[in-house]
Amino acid sequence: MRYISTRGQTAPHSFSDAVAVGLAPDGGLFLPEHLPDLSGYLASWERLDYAELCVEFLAHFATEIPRATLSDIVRRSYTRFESTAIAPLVQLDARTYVLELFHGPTLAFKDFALQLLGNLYEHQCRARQETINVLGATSGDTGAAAIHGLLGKPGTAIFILYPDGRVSPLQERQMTCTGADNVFALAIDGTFDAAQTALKEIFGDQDFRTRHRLSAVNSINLARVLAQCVYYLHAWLRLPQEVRGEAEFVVPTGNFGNVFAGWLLARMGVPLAGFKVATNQNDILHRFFTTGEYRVGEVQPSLAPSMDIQVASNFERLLYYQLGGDASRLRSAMQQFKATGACTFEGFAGGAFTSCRTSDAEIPGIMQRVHHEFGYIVDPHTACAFKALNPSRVSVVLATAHPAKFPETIKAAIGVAPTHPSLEALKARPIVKYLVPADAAAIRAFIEQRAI
Ligand SMILES: Cc1ncc(COP(=O)(O)O)c(C=O)c1O
Ligand SMILES: N[C@@H](CCOP(=O)(O)O)C(=O)O
Repeated sequence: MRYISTRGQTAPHSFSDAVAVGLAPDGGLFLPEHLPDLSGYLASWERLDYAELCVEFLAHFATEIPRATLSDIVRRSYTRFESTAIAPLVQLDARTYVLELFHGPTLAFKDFALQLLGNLYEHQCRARQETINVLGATSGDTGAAAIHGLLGKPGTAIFILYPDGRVSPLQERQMTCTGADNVFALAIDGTFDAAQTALKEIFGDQDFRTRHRLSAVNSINLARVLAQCVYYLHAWLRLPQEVRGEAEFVVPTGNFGNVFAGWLLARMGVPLAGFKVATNQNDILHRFFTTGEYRVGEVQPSLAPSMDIQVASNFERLLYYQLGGDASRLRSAMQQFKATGACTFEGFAGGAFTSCRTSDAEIPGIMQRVHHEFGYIVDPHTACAFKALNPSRVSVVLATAHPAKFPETIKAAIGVAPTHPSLEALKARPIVKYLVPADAAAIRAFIEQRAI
């Protein structure tokens, strides 16, 4: 399998090369040259455990990695999850399921892909006898998960940009209290969008990225999206047969990587019936799915800070498919968006997607309702997905973070502050962070000095 860029100006890459660079050299995002049809495999995958299923799925994409090696990489990636089910599907009532994606080492859904990506990087460093410098931007969870995916891996250094003061205190501690000397948490004076823009500018400097063997760890890296497809597949296979055809996956959304993974899987012949894009008050995607206009606004800090995002990276991948794979139309649309901050796509909205928006004023009430109705505690991001479940169909709500990551918000809503031992342990450790302006040149200079 080869990988092409959404912008059409990069030669096709192998899986390993696409993973190694992350962002395509032409500024686009990698996608498989063609999507496999998985419909014929589903019956034989019914009884596989999570890691087995992941190997079967990824074998369609990581075609140049020997099967035994892939299997070893995948198995090791899911050994640090607290639940033996890895991604338990919890039934709350006849029409409501929760797919719990927060049992990994950093208690957020990002662990599913970033434990795997850490092991893929390690495999590549060893196979190519090279070091790698990993760069990512985070609104809280990706950074922690990426750092913990790479912790202790020789030949790697990791640089994570995060908006200072706009992630939860415990998320910050997960990134800054590791004590590892190959981890650099850069607190920037700006929003997540500013960090992501600076990151893309740095990746646009071909000389710099090649010289430092820089790899992108955000969901702009296709390996992230492919690894996230697996939990949709796993959940769909665990739903009762009679509801599989109607279940809507309800997904708290920011950078559009999570819900895009589900949608991509559906294009591979897995009959997922629909997706609800659940935003917080930073609602560019909700506005798009209801009006067809994709227009950037001011980021408003919210109670669900990891979704405080306006420009959603993976929207470009969706657009590529919606434009029939026409890279030149995609380039024009992206140029227009960059120049004007808006683009309209008549007739695109809808399809498999519905959407909802949840304001900060609504989040505590939703947490109270879910706690009262089901005795279930949700974090503020997952709360956005519980806003208005469709009563006429089965919903599978993706729970993207452990409630213990946001104890203050939850305590204020339901009077209980959830805890987790791994987070409690962090409170005694010193914070090591570097204050850097939200400026590509300053970040580049920082990396220049510390890259391995
Ligand atoms: C807890 C949590 N929920 C939801 C999201 C949104 O996921 P995505 O960016 O893949 O849309 C994020 C981060 O983006 C997150 O950290
Ligand atoms: N919410 C994310 C933002 C980055 O998203 P990614 O999936 O593209 O890495 C975070 O927690 O950092």
